[in-house]
Amino acid sequence: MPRRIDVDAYAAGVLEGSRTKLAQAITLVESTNAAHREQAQQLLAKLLPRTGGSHRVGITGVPGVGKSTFIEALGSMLTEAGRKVAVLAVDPSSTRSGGSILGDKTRMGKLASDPSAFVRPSPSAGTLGGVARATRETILLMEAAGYDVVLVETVGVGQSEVTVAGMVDCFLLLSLARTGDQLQGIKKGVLELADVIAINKADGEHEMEAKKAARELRGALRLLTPASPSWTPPVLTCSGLRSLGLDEVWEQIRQHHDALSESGELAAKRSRQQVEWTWSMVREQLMSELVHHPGVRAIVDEVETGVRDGDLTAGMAAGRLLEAFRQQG
Ligand SMILES: Nc1nc2c(ncn2[C@@H]2O[C@H](COP(=O)(O)OP(=O)(O)OP(=O)(O)O)[C@@H](O)[C@H]2O)c(=O)[nH]1
Repeated sequence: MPRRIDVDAYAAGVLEGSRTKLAQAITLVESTNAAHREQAQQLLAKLLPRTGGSHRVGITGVPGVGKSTFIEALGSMLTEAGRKVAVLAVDPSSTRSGGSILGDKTRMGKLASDPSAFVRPSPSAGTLGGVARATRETILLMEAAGYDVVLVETVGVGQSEVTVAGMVDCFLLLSLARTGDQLQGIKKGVLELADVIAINKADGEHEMEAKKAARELRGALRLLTPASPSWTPPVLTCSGLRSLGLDEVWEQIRQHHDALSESGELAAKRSRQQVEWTWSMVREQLMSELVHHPGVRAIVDEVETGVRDGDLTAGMAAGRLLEAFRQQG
């Protein structure tokens, strides 16, 4: 039986900016236990009027592009300018357990010990849907706790970029100096999600190469239709390691925010995300009920074998499973 939680005390602690209560509240929203889920919803309902006030920024890039270094440098620049910065991660393949925040502490040591920042690793391995739900709810907790910049990092593989793009206001793509044919290496789908693009590691001997790559990428981007009528994604160069160009990257993120706010697109984007989130939770919940339904469990092996052996079409098999689900368990 899970421990009973004092939702009012959690809400008060989060609003006061207590780091301990915030960490406990995040653990609560990450829980998949049914009683915890209900308490988490009560907590979020109480905090809802105090949410929505941050710049929600997604950051992606292939492993090795320098995301940790970049986030640490950008985050520190922002806290020095008086902002409160939260860093979250979406990594459904993560083997980091809830307790091993250490993994990220060492990755972003400076930021993790900054009193104006809060670094939280990805919820430990789970379905992308589950990790996404916890992350969306954590964004709300961070906002209620007064963080006015929320950086959501994705691992840059699989579906996680699309998921993160669906929960932020601005999506930043970090890339490496790639020219000509190598540009093909950037997944077109990811390029289409990006609101701001920065060629990272533009320092030392790589600087000119990065500038050239940025020019080529600008050319390539002209072939894509921008996602917003009021914004054309800029291509910048920066260096997380040497803290070069980070102010310009942030300036573009801010300008994107302003442009979308003024045109009304930001409000529309956030409401659309809310509706999409609602349906994704319905899908998750329905799937979870379906796979645990006793009638479904009783026939699932046989049905799968039937499909594998070619005795059942996929359509017939799906019909059998859904029929079993509709029978009262
Ligand atoms: N020259 C240069 N090297 C950098 C820069 N940023 C990061 N690096 C180096 O690139 C390597 C990867 O950096 P990380 O920040 O750990 O990269 P990451 O993308 O977070 O990597 P994962 O955590 O594995 O996804 C490290 O050896 C860094 O020192 C930069 O701006 N310039």
